[in-house]
Amino acid sequence: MSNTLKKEDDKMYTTTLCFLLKKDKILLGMKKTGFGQGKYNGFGGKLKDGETILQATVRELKEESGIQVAEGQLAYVGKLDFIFPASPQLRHDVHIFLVHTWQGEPVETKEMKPQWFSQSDIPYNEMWQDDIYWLPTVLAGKIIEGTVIFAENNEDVAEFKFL
Ligand SMILES: Nc1nc2c([nH]c(=O)n2[C@H]2C[C@H](O)[C@@H](COP(=O)(O)OP(=O)(O)OP(=O)(O)O)O2)c(=O)[nH]1
Repeated sequence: MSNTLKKEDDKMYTTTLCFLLKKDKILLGMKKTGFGQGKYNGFGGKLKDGETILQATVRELKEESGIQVAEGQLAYVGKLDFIFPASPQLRHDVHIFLVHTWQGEPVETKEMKPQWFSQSDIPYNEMWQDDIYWLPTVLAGKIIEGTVIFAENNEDVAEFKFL
């Protein structure tokens, strides 16, 4: 029995997330479908079988915003582990990137509606609740690694730790 549970716990999946920056602005998208629907976020999603993290980051950005980047235009800024004690199967990690140069203009897609925000006016109250703990640090130029433990409702942050 405990072996079965262990196997389930091991099924953590991997996702990507990237933020475009232009002068003092940050591009966020209002997520229209799927996990995080109704929240502003950067662009990203799950790795497909056989994909590297960089390949998935490039593909998800293109699918969700129409923006094309080369892997060399992705600046790695950190990794977070999301733990949902009430729903262990939701556990996943996210690899985060900043993008300063790219090809094309953001367009609305079936998944995301893109919008530029001033970095001093990021709508944290319409984002994942953990973002305010780490996004300012990322935007200040630091590389982060951390763990987010969500509360029973899978929404509120019970604990945030930088490793
Ligand atoms: N800023 C932020 N992003 C998060 C949090 N949790 C979380 O999964 N994300 C990101 C990682 C991914 O970019 C995205 C979820 O990806 P997903 O693959 O589950 O989304 P999806 O339902 O659209 O599925 P798909 O596009 O891969 O098919 O949300 C969070 O707490 N804060």
